[in-house]
Amino acid sequence: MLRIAVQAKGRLFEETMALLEESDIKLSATKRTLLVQSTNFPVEVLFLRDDDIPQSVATGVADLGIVGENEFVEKGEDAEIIKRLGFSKCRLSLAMPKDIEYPGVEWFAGKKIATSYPVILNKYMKEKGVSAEIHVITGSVEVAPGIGLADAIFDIVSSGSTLVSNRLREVEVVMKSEALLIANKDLSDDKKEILNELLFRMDAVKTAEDKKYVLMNAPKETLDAIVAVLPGMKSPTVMPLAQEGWCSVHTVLDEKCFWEIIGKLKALGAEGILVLPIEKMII
Ligand SMILES: Nc1ncnc2c1ncn2[C@@H]1O[C@H](COP(=O)(O)OP(=O)(O)OP(=O)(O)O)[C@@H](O)[C@H]1O
Ligand SMILES: O=P(O)(O)OC[C@H]1O[C@H](OP(=O)(O)OP(=O)(O)O)[C@H](O)[C@@H]1O
Ligand SMILES: [Mg+2]
Repeated sequence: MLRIAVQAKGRLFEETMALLEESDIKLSATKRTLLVQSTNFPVEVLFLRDDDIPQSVATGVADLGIVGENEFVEKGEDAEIIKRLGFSKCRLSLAMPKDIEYPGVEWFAGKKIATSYPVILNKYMKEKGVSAEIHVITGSVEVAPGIGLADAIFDIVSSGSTLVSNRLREVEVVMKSEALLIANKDLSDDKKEILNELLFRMDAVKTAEDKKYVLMNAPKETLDAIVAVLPGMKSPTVMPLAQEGWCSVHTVLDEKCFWEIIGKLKALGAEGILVLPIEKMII
């Protein structure tokens, strides 16, 4: 049995649960229970505050954890990063009142900076050779300058709208962050085997995420040109249609180059293009 520590509620919760569900890990209950067993896979899920996840994994209370990189780095606990999960993407930035001119990082010298990430901020300031007063608060960091609690802040930024609504301006990006899968460094062989199966499933979900299954009707005279436009596949599936001179082409397309390729396919006479999501992809 492998125990995974995940955030009980907050910014990581929904995508963490979606990843487990898409990996076909069914849970008997998820509400108001701290420890929930899977009904179809040898894992149990421990619901914690994200602050406590790095330590629970480092000490072996949990075998795995899903936590923001910012929190993992801040806590400095000894656990292994197994996989970058690509969700809850954000950055840790320094921000200051938007109406004041910003000459460079030396502006922060002697200033009071409110943050929930003192370790990361302290390290950055040392590297820059700037000495500032770090004021630790656990939430609502962005309001600190407006109420005279600090001159500036160091906090999570994603869309930037919280900064804007507090009349702040992002001036230095200190680190980028995303959700991480972390593991205890001393997993038994049995646990490693379960982890490998879990990774196999997660990879199949992740690989499928930015791919689409595309079907189209293609005129036979442009078929070679259509096949040449389709990238990265060994060969698309080509099947004859009942209508003379036409065939059906099935392939997998990367979402990134999707619109560009669809445009070329249409120009080559492809019709009836169907685009379907892919649930899992094993390559
Ligand atoms: N606006 C955002 N956009 C994207 N990711 C975010 C955003 N805010 C936070 N995150 C990421 O999600 C993690 C959890 O954020 P959340 O705000 O839920 O934490 P919290 O309030 O400390 O929760 P907890 O109650 O578990 O301690 C952060 O550490 C960060 O990695
Ligand atoms: O750049 P933005 O898109 O505005 O996101 C940044 C905000 O998101 C997070 O807070 P959250 O909304 O999770 O609330 P919290 O302070 O209660 O954690 C974070 O602490 C920032 O305040
Ligand atoms: Mg927290």
